[in-house]
Amino acid sequence: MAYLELKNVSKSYGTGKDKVEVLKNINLSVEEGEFVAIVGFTGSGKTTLINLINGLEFPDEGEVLLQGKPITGPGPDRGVVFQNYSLLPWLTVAQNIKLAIDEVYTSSSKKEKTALIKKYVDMVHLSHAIDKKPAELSGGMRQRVSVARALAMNPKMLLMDEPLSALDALTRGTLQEEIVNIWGEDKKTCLLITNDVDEGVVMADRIIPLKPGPKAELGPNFKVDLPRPRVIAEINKNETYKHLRNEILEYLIAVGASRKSEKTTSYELPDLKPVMPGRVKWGIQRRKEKQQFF
Ligand SMILES: Nc1ncnc2c1ncn2[C@@H]1O[C@H](COP(=O)(O)OP(=O)(O)OP(=O)(O)O)[C@@H](O)[C@H]1O
Repeated sequence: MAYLELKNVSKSYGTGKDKVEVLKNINLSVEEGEFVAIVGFTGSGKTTLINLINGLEFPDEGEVLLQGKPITGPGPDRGVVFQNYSLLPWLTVAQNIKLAIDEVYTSSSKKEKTALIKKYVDMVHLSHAIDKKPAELSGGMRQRVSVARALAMNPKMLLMDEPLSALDALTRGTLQEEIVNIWGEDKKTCLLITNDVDEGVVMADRIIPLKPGPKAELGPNFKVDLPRPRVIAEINKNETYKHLRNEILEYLIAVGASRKSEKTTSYELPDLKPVMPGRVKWGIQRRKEKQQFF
């Protein structure tokens, strides 16, 4: 049985003429311990997909199953790392992480909780900043706290919604490596949402493109057959890597272009009524009226 399964999932927002059909017929299966990356276009529904798995949203059609059971809401079995860190600004690094620990380790002593905080702060190399508040940290450091907080709940699955997109290339590379190391050591199941093909190739076992919306669907699976650890500086010269990233990029460009051409060629026609023979006269008459008027 797959660890996570989405079966024919469709999701829309709004009703009537304001209805936006975001996802259509999504089928996804993630095995336990697997690292899957969903690569998609801006606004295609990536966050919606993560929210369906996190239990913040529910499908209109289809099912989202975790270990065979429908997801009924958020739970400590799924840790989420958001794009915008979402830390509480008035709390220190340790206190932000403690919130997650309090949630899960309800019967642990104060001493045990302090040890857990230290463990996760060390894991993301932030021991020197443990008593600092978010405003005193750089973007990369804040994102590290966010990763530590998600890990502190000891979730079986880590859901990451473009966690590194706001960071500079260097910090991004370091954090990519750290997340992959943690995934390797802790044997979590990981789902990464990204708009960066290279990030997906460096981190994941499998990449699945999300086609542009509305009614976005998942594309084919691209298996990443590259040995780990994957060091960016070395991998750049690897022929398999170059071939794979180009294949995915070409696929994304092709689906992007075909969606664009669909948009430009499909005109929404006004609600025209057929012209009956008698009404032609009305047209002529009206032109005359106009001439007289101007
Ligand atoms: N709660 C909501 N109510 C109405 N529409 C929504 C809601 N959430 C998302 N949408 C719409 O659904 C579509 C997909 O949004 P979503 O945030 O899932 O995409 P995304 O791929 O994560 O976007 P981005 O790349 O910009 O982060 C967008 O058109 C968005 O405006």
